Amino acid sequence: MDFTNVNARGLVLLGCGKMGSAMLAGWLADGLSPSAVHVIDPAPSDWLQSQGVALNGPLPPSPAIAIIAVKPQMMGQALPQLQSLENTLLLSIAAGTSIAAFEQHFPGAAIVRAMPNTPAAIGQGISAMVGNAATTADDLDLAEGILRAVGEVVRLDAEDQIDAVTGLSGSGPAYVFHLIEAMAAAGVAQGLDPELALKLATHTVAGAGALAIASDEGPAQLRINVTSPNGTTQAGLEVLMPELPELIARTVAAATSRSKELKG
Ligand SMILES: NC(=O)C1=CN([C@@H]2O[C@H](COP(=O)(O)OP(=O)(O)OC[C@H]3O[C@@H](n4cnc5c(N)ncnc54)[C@H](O)[C@@H]3O)[C@@H](O)[C@H]2O)C=CC1
Ligand SMILES: O=C(O)[C@@H]1CCC=N1
Repeated sequence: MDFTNVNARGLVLLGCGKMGSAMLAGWLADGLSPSAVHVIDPAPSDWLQSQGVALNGPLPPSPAIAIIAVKPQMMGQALPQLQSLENTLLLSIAAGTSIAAFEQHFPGAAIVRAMPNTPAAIGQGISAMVGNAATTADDLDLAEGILRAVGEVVRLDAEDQIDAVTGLSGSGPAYVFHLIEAMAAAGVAQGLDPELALKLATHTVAGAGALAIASDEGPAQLRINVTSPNGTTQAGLEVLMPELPELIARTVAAATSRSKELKG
């Protein structure tokens, strides 16, 4: 991302917890100048305090972009702190809070709603984004550039898709971490030492994910490629495949409906 304009005008980050700091780390590594960053957070972490960014100070009048990364439940308290901004693109990564809710607080403002995920901390996130009617092509490009600095970006046609995105890829890293935990425990149950089992499980998930991205073949074919007729994988999949799709469908559905409930 070319941060020249953002470095000149400034970037505001409202809320710098797990997700805000994951993204800030990515932007700083990608060329965002610490002196351009203004963070508002009542409980700044030690990491944040060591980054050389402005903390809880006065905001510039017209920063290029303000990223909203507080919990949806804190929104009512947090948003008034951005009221002085003019001509600033607002980019929210909060689950639940709708574009209409932001428009009530900031009438006429250009607003982009996005849903990233925590692998953004190592530049391997994926974010989905959608803008309101006031966003220009330049605004959308700026939001996409900011999100692309921490991973892949997809643009959505409509805001109502974001609940399903939240249930799939926003929350999804937690499902995969739990899969790693479960695979490691299963390896231990089969006699492996815990440290070795965790290493095997983690690298298997990471390697399979990387292969799925790099390969021209889809996941079904990649699965078939592992499965020798009447071999070990077939024996394992005969247990897994009747159960997993339904379980994952219920998991994503529960997270999607929670995202809808958080709407405000
Ligand atoms: N953690 C995740 O995997 C993802 C989180 N999100 C969204 O990102 C947002 C933040 O989530 P996390 O970083 O996980 O939460 P978090 O609790 O780690 O961070 C929230 C931060 O907001 C700060 N804060 C609280 N009140 C504030 C106020 N009045 N003004 C400014 N800052 C305030 C807190 O001190 C904290 O540092 C949420 O809306 C969540 O839906 C989106 C995608 C993934
Ligand atoms: O659990 C949550 O509500 C947030 C949104 C997506 C990931 N974490």
